[in-house]
Amino acid sequence: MKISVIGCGYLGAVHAATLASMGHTVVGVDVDPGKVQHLAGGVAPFHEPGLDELLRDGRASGRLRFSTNPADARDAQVHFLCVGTPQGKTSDAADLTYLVSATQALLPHLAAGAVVVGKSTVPVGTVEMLRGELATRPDVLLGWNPEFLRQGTAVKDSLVPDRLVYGVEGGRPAAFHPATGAALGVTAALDAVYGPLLAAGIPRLVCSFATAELIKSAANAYLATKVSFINAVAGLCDAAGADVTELSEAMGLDPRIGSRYLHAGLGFGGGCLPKDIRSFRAQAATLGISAVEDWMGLVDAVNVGQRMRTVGLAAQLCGGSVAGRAVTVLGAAFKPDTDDIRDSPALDVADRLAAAGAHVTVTDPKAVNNAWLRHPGLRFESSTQKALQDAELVLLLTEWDEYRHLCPATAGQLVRRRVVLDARNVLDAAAWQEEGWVVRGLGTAATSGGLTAAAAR
Ligand SMILES: NC(=O)C1=CN([C@@H]2O[C@H](COP(=O)(O)OP(=O)(O)OC[C@H]3O[C@@H](n4cnc5c(N)ncnc54)[C@H](O)[C@@H]3O)[C@@H](O)[C@H]2O)C=CC1
Ligand SMILES: O=C(O)[C@H]1O[C@H](OP(=O)(O)OP(=O)(O)OC[C@H]2O[C@@H](n3ccc(=O)[nH]c3=O)[C@H](O)[C@@H]2O)[C@H](O)[C@@H](O)[C@@H]1O
Repeated sequence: MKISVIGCGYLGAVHAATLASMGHTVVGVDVDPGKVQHLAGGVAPFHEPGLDELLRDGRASGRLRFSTNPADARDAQVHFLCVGTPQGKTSDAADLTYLVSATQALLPHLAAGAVVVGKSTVPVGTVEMLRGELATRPDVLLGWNPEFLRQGTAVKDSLVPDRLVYGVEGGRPAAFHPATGAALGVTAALDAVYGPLLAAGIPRLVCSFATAELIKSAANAYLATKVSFINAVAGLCDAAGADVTELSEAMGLDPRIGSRYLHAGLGFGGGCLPKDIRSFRAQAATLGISAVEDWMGLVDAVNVGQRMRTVGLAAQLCGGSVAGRAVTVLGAAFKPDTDDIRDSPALDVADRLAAAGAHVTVTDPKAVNNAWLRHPGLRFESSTQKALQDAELVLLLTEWDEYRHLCPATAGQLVRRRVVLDARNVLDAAAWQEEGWVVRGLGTAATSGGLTAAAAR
């Protein structure tokens, strides 16, 4: 099939490349000429494992190209809208202006009977609003196909998703022929797009626009809830002298609970969960559902609280204040295996420590270039060894494998004080303590110890 992907960021670039790998002919359109140049050259403009290979394959096969001109999408039968829906500047609600302008730019180039399908994460009611934008083209079909991929595993998540969700006009009853059961309209078009995935047994759920919009928001809200729940319990563990890592392991072995998104620490960040729970909160407020509104407010507050708590613990480990202290931060990306620094908890903490007078050095395997542009008050170092040199306090804030497997003896030779705040609870505390380190986690008070001694140094 001929397909266009409008918006080629973390979501759209991966979507375009994986569709081409399934045999479709794909054009990716983006307003950012630099991004398009990279992608057209077969190089991902951001770090995403496996994407470069797919881009190169797509280029070599001639099935994948990129452009800044929406007119280049005119031959496509299906258009996927993948532009950003960031948090608005003055409220919690999502900013839909990119979606509206992308739709308007595409409108004059739509072929007769084309299918326009949104993948961006949007508040409930957005598809109805976009239908108004397409009012002059009753022949054009509209659908919503929310995306659930995670950065860092985006290629695999796209090729082997847990499920496909199609939001269609009239919902499930309108999606299939009443007599034959054959898929109709948008459902048939998306079945053709995702043929190889459906043949591999990936479940496909067809529902109304409103349900599709809410499925995506609710899924992210639930993941965020799980993380904030365990982080709230981590606070309880600290107060009670219990260990949240052991608690979480035991809870997670119950299949009704499951261990994923139950890892306590610095909390969630990134371009999605934080803005999506705020958008969900704003939607609930508009619809007058105070339970969801209050719930999301609490999930957000617990999450932001973990950052404050980390800053407070850093001060405690420095005897009450970080002012004048050399602090090394391991990690700048919002999570490992990405160079994305959008709402990065690590950089938020680093900024706060710098504002409190610490001399902060930040290192990261992939995100240093992105980070130094936006955080001029911090010092960046790409070598872990150089970053650790003469540190008085080390903070592990993004759990890259490289940091999980740091040798405590080697690191100990580099620093001035052997004190580490493991805000992702991933280090083998006993191994580090054996090398003379004071180790502090979040919610792991029972295994830390040595705090008073650390503060005194
Ligand atoms: N990043 C992720 O892992 C996932 C993101 N999503 C959702 O997908 C959407 C996009 O997210 P990201 O890819 O992370 O954002 P992004 O900011 O990386 O990419 C958005 C792209 O859209 C482009 N753009 C803006 N206006 C345009 C226009 N009029 N025409 C063409 N291109 C235009 C921008 O230049 C940018 O490259 C958001 O709604 C997000 O919530 C959903 C699932 C996963
Ligand atoms: O809508 C989106 O954009 C995407 O948002 C998340 O994906 P992503 O933001 O890439 O990252 P996750 O792996 O979900 O991690 C999010 C944050 O939660 C944190 N986290 C995750 C799990 C955990 O146990 N504890 C924890 O603190 C991570 O460090 C990270 O900062 C969802 O997992 C995807 O399904 C969704 O498609």
